[in-house]
Amino acid sequence: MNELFDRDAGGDREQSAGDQSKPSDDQADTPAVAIEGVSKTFENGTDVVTAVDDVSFTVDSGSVVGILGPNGAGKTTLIKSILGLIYPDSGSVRINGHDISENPTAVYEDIDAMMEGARNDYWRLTVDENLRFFASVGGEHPDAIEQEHERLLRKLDLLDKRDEQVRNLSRGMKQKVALASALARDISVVFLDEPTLGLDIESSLTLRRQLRQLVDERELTVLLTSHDMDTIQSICDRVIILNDGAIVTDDTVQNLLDMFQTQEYRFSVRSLSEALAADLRERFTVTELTRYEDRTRFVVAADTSTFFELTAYLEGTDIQLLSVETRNADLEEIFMEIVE
Ligand SMILES: Nc1ncnc2c1ncn2[C@@H]1O[C@H](COP(=O)(O)OP(=O)(O)OP(=O)(O)O)[C@@H](O)[C@H]1O
Repeated sequence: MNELFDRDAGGDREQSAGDQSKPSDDQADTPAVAIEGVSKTFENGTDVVTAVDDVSFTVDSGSVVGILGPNGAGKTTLIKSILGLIYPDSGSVRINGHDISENPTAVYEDIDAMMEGARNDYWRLTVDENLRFFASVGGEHPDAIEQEHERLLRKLDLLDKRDEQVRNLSRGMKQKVALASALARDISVVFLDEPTLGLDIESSLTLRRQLRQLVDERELTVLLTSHDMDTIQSICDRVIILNDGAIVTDDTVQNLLDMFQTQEYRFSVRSLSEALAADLRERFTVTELTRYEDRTRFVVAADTSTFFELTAYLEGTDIQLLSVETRNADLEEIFMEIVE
């Protein structure tokens, strides 16, 4: 049940006469987002760049999907196509069953976006005024959803800032106001572009936690891009990885973590000379090695027998073993492995 916005209570969303694409009530399993064969090329002088190449996927209502990819992979072009900001050369985009090219009005009722780098809010307006403004632009009467705004601001710890001009707030707070503005009306799909960019660790953790709570409570469907894999890993249910305009991976975060599980061991030792470090690298798969004064930490990928071989090797030297921990691959490493 959507706690912040009770969609059933509004009842003022009527199907437009020309809307042939709207699902009937019994089609409750219509995906929130359905992308079918979307392609887009750009002409750069004499070059033709295929930014998005026959991309298809669906997103179930209430799930959070991270769209990842290296620079130039086609993320922005794909997202702009989903938001109706550019027309793809071919393929279709449907939001809650509405085709964006056939019925953009119905789509815009359901979707909003928080864009990175763009000024999402009016900095001279207060937090409250921004929420009211964005709700009105989306066709809602701000007085009618005053309580929802209050709840939203409370969830984001912004209630005591509601009468502050946005320009006077910290970066983390501005980011939250941008999020609140995107969620200031009763939408069901939201696109968030780099929602935690530029935040310090604590603000980023807080925003991630609050965002995930809001998503769950409002049953929002979220498409999200971020270069911060911790954000992706902690918020997303699923990731779609693009490379050269095409999907190279589409799976749940958990499956990816399980699938790429390599056993790695993090050793912390004392008295590892340069010569022994070189020898170690020669004999074993050392993936990281960092030194701090007399202490060295290194990570080795190894199966059980190699692990015992390594500990026997260390025992035969002057190296003092301080600790060994097992270490699991995180999403960042998995992402690098996939796109490389
Ligand atoms: N308006 C445009 N005109 C010409 N080429 C474009 C245009 N927009 C994007 N491209 C090209 O399409 C490809 C995909 O670009 P896009 O911006 O979608 O990638 P991205 O994954 O968002 O990259 P980044 O992470 O760097 O933002 C790139 O090769 C880019 O140069």
